[in-house]
Amino acid sequence: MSSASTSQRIVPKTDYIEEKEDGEAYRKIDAEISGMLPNLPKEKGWASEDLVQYQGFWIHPTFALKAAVQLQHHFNLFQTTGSSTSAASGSLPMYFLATLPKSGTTWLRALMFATLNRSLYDAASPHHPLLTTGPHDCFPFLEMDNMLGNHDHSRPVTSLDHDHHDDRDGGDAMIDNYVPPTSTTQLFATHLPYSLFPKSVTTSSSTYGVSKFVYVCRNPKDVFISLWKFGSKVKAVNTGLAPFSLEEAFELFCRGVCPYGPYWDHVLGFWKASLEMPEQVLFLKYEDLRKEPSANVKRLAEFLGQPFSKEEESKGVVQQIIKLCSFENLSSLEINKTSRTQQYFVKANIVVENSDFFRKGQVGDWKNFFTDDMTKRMDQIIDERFSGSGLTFANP
Ligand SMILES: Nc1ncnc2c1ncn2[C@@H]1O[C@H](COP(=O)(O)OS(=O)(=O)O)[C@@H](OP(=O)(O)O)[C@H]1O
Repeated sequence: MSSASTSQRIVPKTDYIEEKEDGEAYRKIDAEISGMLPNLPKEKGWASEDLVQYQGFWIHPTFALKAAVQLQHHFNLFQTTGSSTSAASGSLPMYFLATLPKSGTTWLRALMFATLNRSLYDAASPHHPLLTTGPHDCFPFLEMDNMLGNHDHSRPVTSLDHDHHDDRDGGDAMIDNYVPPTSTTQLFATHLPYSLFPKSVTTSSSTYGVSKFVYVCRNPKDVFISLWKFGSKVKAVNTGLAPFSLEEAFELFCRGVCPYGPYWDHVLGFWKASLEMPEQVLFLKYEDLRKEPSANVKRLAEFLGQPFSKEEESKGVVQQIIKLCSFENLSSLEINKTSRTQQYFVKANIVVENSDFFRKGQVGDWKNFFTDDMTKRMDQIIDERFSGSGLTFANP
């Protein structure tokens, strides 16, 4: 795949609605959004031109707002029959990987895909799909794929110029892109906050089966630096606008203005839900995964209903998955070093290289950027926002 020049100005596509089968319903959502947009508070974006505030959260005015409205008021547009190739299945439970951007999405995409598909793809196999597919192409991104009509499971991965092998039958079968993790679940990644999900998704009595959320939380200082670094590059490439200075970005972050922020409201929404419904919301921390990957990957597998058997553990399957999905391994793969394959961004004409999802992958990189004043201010915010919640951040 070719990479776009960094000086190129890219204009995101806005004609998503026309691409859907149910044009009328989607035009209705479009009209709804056009009506509400002028009244929504607006701020400068980190990776895009603007962010708008919708129900307390700062989101992208095009795709994230559409997804939120669609999810809340037109949930039937997400549903299809079990055999359909569209967004979600009416009868199958939905599993969501939920994160604030820069909290470990890429890592967990890989871990969830490898864990849920381990009976199909041996994590130690030289043909494992993750060796030739970027983690962001393993399963759909709720906000953008739904808008873009990307759920064509019949489209083989060859369209991205790389092959996959199904280890079950000798290694020749191509797998479809965006493979559902099993035939009994639908898997989506999302950055939308918990409060924007309707009860029909979050309650276990839903006719669509039990939805589960895996949430990954990362300490706010590292999220901030990671976001600032990523946003600076992506904003310049896609809008031609100057990126934020560190100071400007910090002010916005502290005011809660960042993609899908405020940080604390996003984190606390999922934290509280995980305390109330631990069987439906698994709350993981990036730092814990770094420190104790094995224990946390086992928790993940158990939560997803596919615990590792004693035999698997003794064969080292957990360790194989951890190694496959490690920063060191994924970031060194050709597909993640030189390609731009996230289908949702490619289709929307937004330039993000696969390598942009891999920077340092460390805990505590913030120390290389924060002044003493910044540390003090962020610590104070953490104290104010999280005291009494029971959620703590290791001081990395
Ligand atoms: N496999 C693996 N293991 C550990 N850490 C990893 C991994 N893959 C990506 N990263 C680091 O995660 C940061 C990117 O965050 P996200 O993946 O959430 O970004 S995004 O929301 O999908 O845009 C970004 O963190 P920083 O390095 O601090 O910027 C990535 O380097």
